Order: sequence, then C-alpha cells, then structure tokens
Amino acid sequence: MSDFLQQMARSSAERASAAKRKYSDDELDLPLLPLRLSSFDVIAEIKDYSPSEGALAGADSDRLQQARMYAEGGAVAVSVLTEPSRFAGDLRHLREVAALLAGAGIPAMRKDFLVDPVQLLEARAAGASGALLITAMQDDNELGRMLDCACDLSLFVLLEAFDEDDLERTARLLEQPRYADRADAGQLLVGVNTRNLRSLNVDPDRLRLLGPLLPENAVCVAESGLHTGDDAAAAAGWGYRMALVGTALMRSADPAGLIREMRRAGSAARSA
Ligand SMILES: O=C(O)c1ccccc1NCC(=O)[C@H](O)[C@H](O)COP(=O)(O)O
Repeated sequence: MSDFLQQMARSSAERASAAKRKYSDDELDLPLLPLRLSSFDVIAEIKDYSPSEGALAGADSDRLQQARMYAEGGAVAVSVLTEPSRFAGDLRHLREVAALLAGAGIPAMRKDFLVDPVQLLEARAAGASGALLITAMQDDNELGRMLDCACDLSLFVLLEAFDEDDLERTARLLEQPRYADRADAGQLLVGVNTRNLRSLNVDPDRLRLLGPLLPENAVCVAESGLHTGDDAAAAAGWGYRMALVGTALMRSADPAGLIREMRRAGSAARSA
C-alpha cells in the first residue's frame, strides 16, 4: 500500500473507533436511492480541497447550489468527500447534500478512505445510498466484510482499483454470486483511478492500459483527471461506462453544461 493510503488508513481507523456505536433502525431509515444507469453517466463530486490541487471551493461557494447544478446536468449520483484531514470533507456535507438530492431522486455517495463497516452505517445514517471502497486498502477478508455490510444495507458500491493487481482481486471477488448479482444489477461498480498515489499526479494513460482488464460483468468507472467531453469519449472508447469527476466540475462556471457534454460525448462514443 502506498504511504498516502497507509496514512489515510490510520486516520480513518481512528475516526472509525470514535464512530463505534449502535445505529437504530430509525437512523438508518432514510431514502435509499438506486443508481439509474443510462448509456454513459457522470458521478459528480463535491470536493472542497484536493491534496494535489489545493482549495477547490472558495469561501463564498455554496455546496447545495453546486449539488443543484449537478442534478440539473443529469448526474447519476453525487459523490461527497467526507475525509477531513486532506480533503476538508465532513459527514455534515454528505448529510446536507443527500437531504437535498433525495427530493430529486439522485443518490449521494460517501467518498472517503473507509476501513470499518461502522463507517458504512455512518454513511447510511447521513443519507448516503452508496459508498466508495478502495481495494488496495484492505485484504480480501476485510474487503469482503465491507462489501457484505454494504450489500446488507443495500448501498451501491464503487470498488476502486489503481492497478492490475487490484483488478485481478476484483475479478476474483466478482466470481462470488452475491457480488456478481450486485454487479449485474448495476449496484456494484468497478472504478479505475488514474491518480499516482506517490506523486499525486494523474496518469491518463492508465485508463487505456487497464481497459482490457476491466471485468465484463460490471459497469466500470473512469476516475480522476477527466475534464472535457473528449476525455469522457476516450474513456468510453476504452470500455468505461461512467466518469467520476470532481476538480473540473468544482472549477467550471457551468457544471450542469459540462456534465451534459460529458454524458453526450461518452454516450456517442459508446454507440459509435
Ligand atoms: O484529488 C486528489 O488530489 C487526490 C489525491 C490523493 C488521493 C486521492 C485523490 N483524489 C480522490 C479522487 O479519487 C478524486 O477525488 C476523484 O476521482 C475525482 O477526481 P478529479 O476529477 O481529478 O478531481
């Protein structure tokens, strides 16, 4: 595991032990929204700060207005960073965005470095309908425990890979009927993150190079460093059916228009 992920795993475990408690059925009884997939989709991210780019949200920026624009552009889901130490995230951000989006039928996803099932309960209690899990942060048993908890809570999962090894492990997990069924239903997605966790730069070539290793029985998501419709079209040509986009949308003067353009270009490339 890279130093960055090790650091994130340690601080995440500390947060998880502080979060350990029982969650009542009432707390978990919030709207649960499945992903409704189309030909090519965008998961739009709310991200106030990026370790590689610095501040993405100005002091006067309005998180809820940003989420409204994501909904207007047709985002399939909104990812909300909750990691506090390097991304200035907070569970409160997720709670606010999920409550707003529930009215529009758009699921919110917890984006963090999750290492303990209690953090999935926490996500659900904040109104999330999905969560990101990072394959490289856990061994198969630990990851299985997280996936089982997510299935029990009916959360959709974006299972994130950084390299060939992660994708091989993912393919083995997807041989298990429980996870294969979730993947078939489009509720277990497989992501490829182009971020190099040593330099923190993105490596756009990774999407192309790992394209042939994408599992056939899952919807695959191109993550990090996508900025334009052309980027979405290229990803679609390599076998991805979704893009996870944060920085470009946080910086755009017209996030709804950019989401529409990425969806259009990705979808056109898929049908070409
Ligand atoms: O965003 C970063 O600088 C970063 C650094 C180290 C590990 C992860 C990082 N980002 C998490 C993500 O995966 C992205 O937020 C997500 O894929 C969206 O990427 P982008 O569109 O490039 O903001």
